[in-house]
Amino acid sequence: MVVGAAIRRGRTVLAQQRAYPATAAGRWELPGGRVEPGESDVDAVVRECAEELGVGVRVGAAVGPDVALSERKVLRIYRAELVDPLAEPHPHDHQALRWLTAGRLGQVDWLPADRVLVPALRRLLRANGQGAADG
Ligand SMILES: Nc1nc2c([nH]c(=O)n2[C@H]2C[C@H](O)[C@@H](COP(=O)(O)OP(=O)(O)OP(=O)(O)O)O2)c(=O)[nH]1
Repeated sequence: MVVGAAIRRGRTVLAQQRAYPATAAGRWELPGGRVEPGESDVDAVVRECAEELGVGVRVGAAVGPDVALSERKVLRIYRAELVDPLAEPHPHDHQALRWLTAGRLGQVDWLPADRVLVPALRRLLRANGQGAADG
């Protein structure tokens, strides 16, 4: 299982640009990574956001469908918000970060699995409420 975070701030969601491997470098994804043995999905989302971005997140419900990455690997995205709304995430092992509005979601060169999730991300941004626990 690979988990990712749709971290919402206002009307935007955070995307990051991969630096490696060569086949994925330059393409965009949501913060996240593999769930380690003994970890829950939520634990993994929190850990990956701390490692990759240096921020604390509160994790809510799953967003959109599970997307198959391979025969045995699935990507599942959870809605999230910054614990400290004023915290600035930094890309620790990515090339760049971008806070994307609903209108910009379609303009990014996503990894293929993430592209499937764009409509769900758009709905998330257009829904009322700000919190990870809302709707
Ligand atoms: N984190 C993340 N990985 C994604 C997304 N979309 C997508 O296809 N992937 C793929 C890329 C990788 O094959 C795999 C997760 O890789 P990763 O490099 O983020 O995970 P990790 O930190 O646990 O990996 P590792 O360094 O331990 O190998 O899932 C996404 O939105 N977020």
